[in-house]
Amino acid sequence: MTAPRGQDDATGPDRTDLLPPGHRVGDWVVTELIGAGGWSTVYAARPAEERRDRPGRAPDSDEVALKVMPTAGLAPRQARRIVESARREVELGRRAGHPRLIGLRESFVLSAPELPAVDGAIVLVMERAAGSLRELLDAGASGADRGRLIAGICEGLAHLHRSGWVHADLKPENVLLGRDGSVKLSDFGLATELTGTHGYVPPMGTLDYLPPERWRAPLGELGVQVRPSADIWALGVVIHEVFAGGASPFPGATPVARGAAVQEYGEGRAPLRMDHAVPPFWRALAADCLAPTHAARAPHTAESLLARIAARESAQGGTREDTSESTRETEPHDAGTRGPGAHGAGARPARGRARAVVLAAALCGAAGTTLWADAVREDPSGRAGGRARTVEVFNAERGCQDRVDRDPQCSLGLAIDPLRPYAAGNVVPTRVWHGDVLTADCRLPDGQPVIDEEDLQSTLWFRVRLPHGSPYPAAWLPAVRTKDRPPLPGCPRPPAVR
Ligand SMILES: Nc1ncnc2c1ncn2[C@@H]1O[C@H](COP(=O)(O)OP(=O)(O)OP(=O)(O)O)[C@@H](O)[C@H]1O
Repeated sequence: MTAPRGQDDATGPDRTDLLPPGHRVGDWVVTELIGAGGWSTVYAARPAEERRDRPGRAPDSDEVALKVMPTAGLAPRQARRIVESARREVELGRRAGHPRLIGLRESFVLSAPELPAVDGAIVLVMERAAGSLRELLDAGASGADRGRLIAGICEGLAHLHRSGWVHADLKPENVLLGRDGSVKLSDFGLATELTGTHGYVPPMGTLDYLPPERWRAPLGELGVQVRPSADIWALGVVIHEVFAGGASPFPGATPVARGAAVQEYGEGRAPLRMDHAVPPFWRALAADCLAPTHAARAPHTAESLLARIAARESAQGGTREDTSESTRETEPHDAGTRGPGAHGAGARPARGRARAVVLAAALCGAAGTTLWADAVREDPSGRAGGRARTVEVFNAERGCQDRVDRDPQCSLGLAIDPLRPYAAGNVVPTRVWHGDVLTADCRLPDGQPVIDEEDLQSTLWFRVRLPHGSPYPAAWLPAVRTKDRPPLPGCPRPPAVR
């Protein structure tokens, strides 16, 4: 959750020493402080011994992030705001889990009478990320596969929008990065479910990422109206920042000054100026995201942007991002751009540098586990013609559709051989869950018939890529396990496996 509208980004009171390492919080033990936002402090934690040993539990020896949102000592209105923010996070985590969204494991109210400052705080237990896009940008992000990062953000937004939600606070701080470099959108404290074409959010948001219409939006009883196009605007700012050393496309020394520049542009009194460092393809994409009105932005959905990125990757035959193009071309909408690499008034000071350098290194060689780009680049057969697509896993068991905890009971298997019965001896060790997005590179129409729990039968299979390090480079998803039917080339018939 972020600063009240009309103020600079809030940093909040210093709460960094609230929970020392070793402190027990529910079933978790704090290991270190990760960072603090306006209303919350985030700690790394590991499961307490007895949680690890609990019979029948999924193994969760891995670290989690605890987002602690204290309510003690706040005015009733502020406390209500925290509770509302936590409610939005939990609701979204419960209903719209996805590999491109940070996973929420549980939430509880902390009872800590010995620590009055956090007694009664709301705690969200989340999947722990390795760092954030903000840290990566602060470290320079050179060498990171920036196109893949942006595709990951688009995937997360496309899923949110498809599910009827608006994030409403997209910014590099809220784009987290897994250890494998995968993108995970986070911080759903302002996320809102659409009712019709709009959702409603409290009059808050991070000034640098608010579209022109938000500066004039009336505050109604339910809050301020937002639409998915607000996330697309924020995405445009983020794309610019990713390629322009963290600089905003809007000039100004403070968020308020940059907000004034956004309004000038929105009213047609100033052109859009982009840094020369932004390569032409990404410049065009960012310009569409930054169309000045909702109406002009609306055609540029996250889905359509993702398709443009995929088409470009295909056309390039899966070559790595060519950052050298960044200084070559000038586009009509960038007359008056800043010089190459100039960070301009919109640049931010570097912070969190050491952690970010590690992250950048991880990203350079990283293999995101489910991004489409990997398959385009790595199709071993070369037969996909670079036309990899994603398929979202569908589990017909309703009890599994709302779960985000990756319970083994709700996992689904991928076949080794689509021509053999889909049974225990014919599945790879990698499991998948409802909502996972897999990269598919071809389809086999006449494999082994599979019938799902709702008696749907199909002989169609998709060949999907598996993460690096998996014993099998690819496996097979039966079509009854996805609702997607991407236009893919036919697979060569796999050789019989004995
Ligand atoms: N699940 C997570 N794993 C690792 N780091 C996280 C996680 N969630 C948040 N963080 C980091 O913790 C810090 C604080 O996050 P928090 O969401 O409280 O505030 P913020 O997003 O920085 O600010 P705001 O108050 O504007 O939302 C940030 O640096 C963020 O990148």
